[in-house]
Amino acid sequence: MPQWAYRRSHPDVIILDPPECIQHVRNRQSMLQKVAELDLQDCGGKVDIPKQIVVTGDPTSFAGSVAAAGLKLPLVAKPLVADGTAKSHAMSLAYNEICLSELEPPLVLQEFVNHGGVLFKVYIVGDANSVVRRFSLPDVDGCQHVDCGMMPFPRISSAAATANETDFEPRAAELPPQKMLDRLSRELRQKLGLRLFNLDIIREGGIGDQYYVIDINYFPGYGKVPDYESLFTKFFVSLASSKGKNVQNISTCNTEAHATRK
Ligand SMILES: Nc1ncnc2c1ncn2[C@@H]1O[C@H](COP(=O)(O)OP(=O)(O)OP(=O)(O)O)[C@@H](O)[C@H]1O
Ligand SMILES: [Mg+2]
Repeated sequence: MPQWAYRRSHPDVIILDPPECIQHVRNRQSMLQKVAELDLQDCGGKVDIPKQIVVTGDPTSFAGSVAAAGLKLPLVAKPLVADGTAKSHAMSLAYNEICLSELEPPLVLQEFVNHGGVLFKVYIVGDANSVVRRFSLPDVDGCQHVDCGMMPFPRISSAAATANETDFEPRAAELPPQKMLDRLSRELRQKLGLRLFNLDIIREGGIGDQYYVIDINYFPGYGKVPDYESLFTKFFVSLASSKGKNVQNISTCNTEAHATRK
């Protein structure tokens, strides 16, 4: 059933995020386009995306495409489609041009940005956001690894989800400015037309004010966010209010139902 028809026949149902907007972040090229269009000023940090190209077709032509686009090695090779399957998370680091012909397209080839081995995951729930740190890939020295060719790497951010906070290098672990995260979250929420998503952000060199968004995921695992219960409670209450329902009545009803059950 088309969305307009569903909306018309179910006027009381709140559609949290439209399917076509979700579709937009399942492609690693289109997901970052709106970030590249942003111009955040006076918020304590600059936000961009790493330089990247999409490659399809004959892998022997990839080295030429990389040179033509002026991309610097090493490159992170990411499957173009990010649909939650294991295959869509199979990533590699390419240290030289020759190994690019081993890759299986369609892919995004993205410049690797040294970032002090710390990744920030910003979870967005409606108007609110919450940030957590994760271990990430360590910095690389281009010349040192040039003979390595292609290096597949595991899903490091989830593998390191349980890492001890004290293991982070203190300077690289310093959280991005909250003002920047608020502005970024607000603008992307509007531009993407989504309310429930997260951003993976890295800080160039681990210090300073240049940040890169490297990934956007729809409806991520919110269980890893320390205060997710309160974030979601506020979100649901705001949805109910904006739908014109009387939140006071809902909570009174629930209390009464609860009391009756007792
Ligand atoms: N351009 C980059 N520069 C430096 N490191 C990167 C870059 N892109 C990705 N990484 C590293 O690779 C990891 C996986 O990349 P990305 O988040 O794009 O893929 P993913 O499969 O969607 O991962 P996840 O599901 O864990 O979020 C990142 O968490 C980060 O450690
Ligand atoms: Mg990611």
